[in-house]
Amino acid sequence: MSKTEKLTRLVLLRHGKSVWNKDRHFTGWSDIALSLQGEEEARRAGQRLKQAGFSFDICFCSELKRARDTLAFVQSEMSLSHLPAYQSWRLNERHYGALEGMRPWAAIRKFGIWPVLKSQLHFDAVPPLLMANDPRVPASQQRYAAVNHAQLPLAESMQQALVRVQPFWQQTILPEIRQGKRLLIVSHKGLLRTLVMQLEGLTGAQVMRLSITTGQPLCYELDSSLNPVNRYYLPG
Ligand SMILES: O=C(O)[C@@H](CO)OP(=O)(O)O
Repeated sequence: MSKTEKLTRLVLLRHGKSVWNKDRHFTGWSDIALSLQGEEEARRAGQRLKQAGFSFDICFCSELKRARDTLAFVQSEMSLSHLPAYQSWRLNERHYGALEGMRPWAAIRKFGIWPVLKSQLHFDAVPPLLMANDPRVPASQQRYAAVNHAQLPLAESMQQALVRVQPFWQQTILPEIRQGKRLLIVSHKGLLRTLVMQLEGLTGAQVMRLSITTGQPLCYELDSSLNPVNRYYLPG
C-alpha cells in the first residue's frame, strides 16, 4: 500500500441482543425482536460510530427484524435515517433448521449430542432439517415469495450460508466498496463470520472459532484491492 492510498471503511455489525439470544435459543431465520438490552446496544452502537466520526453512504441488513430494527436505531442515532437501507434474505442468519426455537439442552435431548454439537463445531455440518410441512419452512412464507424456492434452505451448514451470501457479496456489496462507498452491514453472528472469512481469507476451522459480539461495530479499513489494512472493534 502506498502512503497516499485512500482506505475505504466498512463496518459490520451484529444486531443488538434479541429476546432469544437472552434466553439462549437457536434463532436462525426465526423472526425474533430485540430485547430491551438489544435496543440499548443498537442505540449505543450508533452513538459510538457517530462519536468516532463514522458516516455511511449505503446500509445493508438482513430481512430479519432484529437486524432491521438495529439498523434503524443506528441510523437514527447517527442522523442518517434518510439513507437507503437495503434488505436481503441473503444476509439472513444461517438457518438452524429443526433446532430453531430450542435451547441447547432441549435440542440435545431431542436430536442427540453429536448432531447438535457437530453443527456448532464443523464448517460443513448441517443441523437437523425442518420437515417440508413445517410452517417455518422459508419457501412456505409469503415474505420469501419472490425468491426461487430451490434456493431457500431447510437448514444450513456454515458452508452453505457462505455459498448463499457469496452472489450478494460479490455482485452487490463489493462493487459499492470498489467505488469508495462507505458501507454499514447489519447482520448476524454466523453470516458475519462468513463475510469476515472472505475479507480475511480464513479457513472453515478458523471461522467456527470466531466470536462476534452483539452491538459491537467491527470496523475494517480496506485498500484499493479490498485487502483489510486495519480491523478493530470500536471501543465502548
Ligand atoms: O441465530 C442464532 O441463534 C444466533 C447465533 O447464530 O444468531 P444471531 O446473530 O442472529 O443472534
